[in-house]
Amino acid sequence: MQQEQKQAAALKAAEYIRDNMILGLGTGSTAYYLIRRAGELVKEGMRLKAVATSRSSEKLAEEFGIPVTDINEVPRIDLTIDGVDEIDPDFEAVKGGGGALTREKITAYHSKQVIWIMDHRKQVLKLGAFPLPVEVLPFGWRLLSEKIQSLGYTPILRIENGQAYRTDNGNYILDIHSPSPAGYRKLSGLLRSYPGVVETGYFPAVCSRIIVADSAGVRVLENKKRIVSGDL
Ligand SMILES: O=C(CO)[C@H](O)[C@H](O)COP(=O)(O)O
Repeated sequence: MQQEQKQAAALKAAEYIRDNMILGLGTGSTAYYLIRRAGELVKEGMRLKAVATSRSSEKLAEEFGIPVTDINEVPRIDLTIDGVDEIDPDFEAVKGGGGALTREKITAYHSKQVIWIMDHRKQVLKLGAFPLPVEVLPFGWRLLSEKIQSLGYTPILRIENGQAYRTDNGNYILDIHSPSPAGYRKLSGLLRSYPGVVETGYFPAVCSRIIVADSAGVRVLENKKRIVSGDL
């Protein structure tokens, strides 16, 4: 059911893809369906170029026949479609469950339009249940973690296959439990001021719209403040 909803949201988002677009490809299980659909569009004759937010999405895109370009080689990104881990009614989100938060944030920042796709379980009234992922340099990560702990949070080094998880940038992830009473926006700002913090998974409302699927179907919610009219 959850997978069907993820797929439904992704297929709806694919309707916003146009010929000649430079597409930002998100990361994760919901983005998977989008990448697969974009591959079908290429096979049907649509001319697309993609930049990927992770090596895994790049590999998928290549498998599905989408031409992938280095982000430093593109003049612009027209539309990025990506998943989220949690999103509140103001379109503020937590991302990075898949570890791609820094590339996802850079790609979203430079995109003319951003669509976030999800099943309805990702919608929350207040961010905080999903731990905040923070990408940190391996150098000095332990002292940094202790510093964060001294503020009353519980940073956990992400482990994969018994070893510290490495992002595509070669860094570690600290997943920060115990949400800030002041909220993730403030916590993220503080963390980003610490040496060694590369980026946090708190995303301000950079999306143009979100597409949410539940058992009743698919809803498109527009973020009026972000939308640039006439772009799509
Ligand atoms: O931020 C992400 C990866 O870094 C993903 O977009 C997020 O984790 C959602 O993943 P999924 O679609 O598998 O639930």
